[in-house]
Amino acid sequence: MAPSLGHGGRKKGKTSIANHGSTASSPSLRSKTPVLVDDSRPSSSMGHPGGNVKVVVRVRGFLPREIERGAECLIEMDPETQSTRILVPPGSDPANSRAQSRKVMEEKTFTFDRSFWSHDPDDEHYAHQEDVYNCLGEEFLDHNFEGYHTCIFAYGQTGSGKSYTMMGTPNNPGLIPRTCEDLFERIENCESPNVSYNVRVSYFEVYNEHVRDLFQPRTDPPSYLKIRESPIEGPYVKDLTEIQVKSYSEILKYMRMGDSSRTVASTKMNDTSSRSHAVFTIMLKQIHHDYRTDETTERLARIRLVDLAGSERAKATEATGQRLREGGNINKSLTTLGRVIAALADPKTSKQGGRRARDVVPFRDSILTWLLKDSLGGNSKTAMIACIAPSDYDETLSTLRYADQAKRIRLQATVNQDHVSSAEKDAQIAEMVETIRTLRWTLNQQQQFATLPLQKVMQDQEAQVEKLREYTTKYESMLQIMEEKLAISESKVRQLEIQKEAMDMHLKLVLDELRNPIKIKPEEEEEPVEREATPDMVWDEESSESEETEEEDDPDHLEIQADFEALLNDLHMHKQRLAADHEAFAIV
Ligand SMILES: Nc1ncnc2c1ncn2[C@@H]1O[C@H](COP(=O)(O)OP(=O)(O)OP(=O)(O)O)[C@@H](O)[C@H]1O
Repeated sequence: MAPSLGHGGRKKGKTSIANHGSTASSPSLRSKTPVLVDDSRPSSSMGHPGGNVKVVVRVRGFLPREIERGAECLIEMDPETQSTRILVPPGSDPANSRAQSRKVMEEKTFTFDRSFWSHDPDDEHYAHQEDVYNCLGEEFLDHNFEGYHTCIFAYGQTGSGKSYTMMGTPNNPGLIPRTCEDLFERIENCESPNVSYNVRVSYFEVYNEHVRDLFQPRTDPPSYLKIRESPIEGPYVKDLTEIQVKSYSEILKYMRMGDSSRTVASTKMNDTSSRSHAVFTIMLKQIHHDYRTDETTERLARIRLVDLAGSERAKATEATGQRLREGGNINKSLTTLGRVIAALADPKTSKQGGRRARDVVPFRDSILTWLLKDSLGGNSKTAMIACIAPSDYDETLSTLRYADQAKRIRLQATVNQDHVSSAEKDAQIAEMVETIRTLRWTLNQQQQFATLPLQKVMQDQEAQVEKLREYTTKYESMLQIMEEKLAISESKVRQLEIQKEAMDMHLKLVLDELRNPIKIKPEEEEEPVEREATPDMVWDEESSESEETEEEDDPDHLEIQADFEALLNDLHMHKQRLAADHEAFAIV
């Protein structure tokens, strides 16, 4: 018999969903120094030694409509074993009538990396937003600073708490804003003078199998983006807006802006139901510059935070018309996601390895799975948050099975790190300047053909728009590289300033030492002997008066002085370069 579980189960829907302060029931996993993760060890996916995807489950509290219908909580979680059990619904619950009509209905227990009990705020094990972040978000941000790509996606039926977990509310921020805050806190607290950071952010949604940029205003007709594939990056969204952000408040502003642009509608199951899959991406670049070799090491991490649309039963949502069509598309992409997860979790697929194995995974069958290809089956550390409602047997069981399967997926994450010399960066810029010059020339040429037949003009216009896009993209890429060069210059100045300070300190100590030499007391006080002044002693006395002349002749001092002057010259030169860069790139 299964052990009795710690909390939950068969509780009538009488709890209010008031929010309490954090009980910190889940201790912070964050290490103070970056941890190197042992990749050979599966990430505690108990019972599935092959997988390393982290899978957690979170159950929410009752919503007013569930309290009204007197729903019972069918979920139990054990804080010791992190297992989640689903119970058979009572005969009286109309919402579970479909489940009851089935022949076999039984209790099931699943074990995950973590089971978050967010059902009853009065319970000592209640998992607040902060606890979810501490258990998952922090660890994943550690991986990002180590140079790994990561992806955290929330999955679950409509109204199960995905958006609440990922985005949260202004008073109870979720995983995305907490990740952003922690990210900038870590950057601001970085004391190393030779590291610079570049943070860029993008946000898109997949709605009815189309990709829409959430940083661009809505248009009528809507403007959708195309998907392309590059041999290095894999599938990506072409012309997606990427914005450089320098602070938490700035990223928060863009996050809110994108969020308000998301396709949301009211359904019977959720007043503000997300009708699209939303992908919030942060690109974190760490640039480490070695002043002595003038070599730059770049670490790039992609932080993907995905709030999927909820799976839904048309009957339960009572959807018709557009909502029904949306629901159909949502379910189609989630079914494909399920097939992708099943194929990846299949030991036969993973054992075959190599190209043939990847070919059988149906990534291309939906836009969502195609875009998440790398996060689901490639170079990424990935976590799934399975969100469940407390009283829907069928949907919850299906979510738990989905999550259970995801535990078996094995990903191969690698550190994304590159060494670039200063000369290579200059060569990149020179190449881009050339491309931009050619593009500008082509654009000028096209403008001169206004007298051609209409069809040709139309074709030319399309080509021109395409070229203009390419031109803008290239220009933006060049500015990005230049900004990185500027950051490296700033890092050089910082490093030189620190060296100068150390030199100053050293010089001061040398001077103090010369002015006040430490007198060593003889062991036994000898009788003072009256001696005649020897030429040496006369020289000694004189030397204290002409200390400065002597110091200047000391070879050590001369060396320090020379080093110091060279450093000052370098510092002056870099400051001048920096000022010139500021002017050239119009940076204020
Ligand atoms: N842990 C929680 N604590 C308090 N309220 C919650 C919690 N989880 C969800 N809720 C509430 O439940 C409702 C539904 O949650 P949410 O909108 O996040 O669901 P969803 O899974 O994103 O739904 P959809 O797929 O339809 O977009 C919201 O009113 C939300 O505030």
